[in-house]
Amino acid sequence: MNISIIGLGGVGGYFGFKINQSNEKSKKHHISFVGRTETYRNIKEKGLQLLSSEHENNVTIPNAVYQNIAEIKNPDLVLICVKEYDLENVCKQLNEVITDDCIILPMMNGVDIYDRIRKVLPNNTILSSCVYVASHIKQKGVIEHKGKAGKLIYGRDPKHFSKNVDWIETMIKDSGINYEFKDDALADIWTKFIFIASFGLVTAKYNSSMTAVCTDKKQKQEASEIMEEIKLIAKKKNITISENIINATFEKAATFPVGAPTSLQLDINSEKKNNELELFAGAIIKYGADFNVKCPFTQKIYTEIKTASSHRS
Ligand SMILES: NC(=O)C1=CN([C@@H]2O[C@H](COP(=O)(O)OP(=O)(O)OC[C@H]3O[C@@H](n4cnc5c(N)ncnc54)[C@H](OP(=O)(O)O)[C@@H]3O)[C@@H](O)[C@H]2O)C=CC1
Ligand SMILES: CC(C)(CO)C(=O)C(=O)O
Repeated sequence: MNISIIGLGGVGGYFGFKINQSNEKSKKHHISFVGRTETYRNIKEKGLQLLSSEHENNVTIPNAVYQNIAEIKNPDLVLICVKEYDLENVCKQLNEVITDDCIILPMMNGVDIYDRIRKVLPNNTILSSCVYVASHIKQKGVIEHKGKAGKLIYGRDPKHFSKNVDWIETMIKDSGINYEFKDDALADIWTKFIFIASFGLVTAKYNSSMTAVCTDKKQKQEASEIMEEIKLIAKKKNITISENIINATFEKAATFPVGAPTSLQLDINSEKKNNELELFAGAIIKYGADFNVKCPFTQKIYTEIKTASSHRS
């Protein structure tokens, strides 16, 4: 099969590394990486590097490295591993090179990813997912992973429920990725959203860490208030979320390495041009308005982060 991985950052670099390194041995598939500018140049020259205690050999070389999505040929599967602000651009470019048979597996945070891809790619099978992994770009083409093994939870597309995706599960399993495949992954995606939206926003506001949100009384309170608001929205959308979700989320966060950051915090506090504030706070506020759920705590932190960012720039 032809598999393309678009975006070799924290997530694409971690999961893409595993898929490609196992395929280097089995040679079952043709795998291409699509990276921009410096990422493209570095991977083309030296391969993709993953600094992780999980791999002794920390370099992997794909069958092809492309600089542009337009260069991908007849893909059977595309992994989209970009930040949300690049999603529509990627999908529009993909629309030019894929057929309706191509399967899309987005590996991103957020609860509106399926709908956003669906708008641009009306006929493709989209396997919604969520991922847990502490991995970030150290240098372009070099990814650093810390803590426990990353995890992927993905599910069938309700619009193409019977599509044969067995070969994708075999590929993921063969890669040694910790994964779960479900008929419906929606509740898992919302569970992850409750975690990352609350922890992302609070760590971004205080430039703190997941550990600080678990231990500092004020930060813990703010994260809990955001989680309560998302819980109410999930209920209105008939998503089955565990009643114990807030405690369970703090327990999950405590399993990350001491001092671990969130991707939103890193992006906001390094003053990157773009960040995923809209994916988290923007989406909660929008769903709140749509479903008549008041979200004053999310609104407050959204304004605080925006104001602080505008003062910095
Ligand atoms: N990192 C983490 O620990 C986790 C992140 N997530 C989520 O996963 C998603 C991906 O995050 P993450 O991997 O951290 O993001 P990164 O910013 O680390 O990586 C995204 C990569 O995509 C590249 N990219 C964007 N557009 C294109 C394009 N058109 N062609 C080729 N490459 C492109 C970017 O290139 P360039 O470098 O040139 O900008 C960048 O290297 C996000 O939604 C995030 O919230 C989920 C769990 C954990
Ligand atoms: C908190 C974490 C690392 C969990 O996977 C994450 O999703 C992010 O930083 O975006």
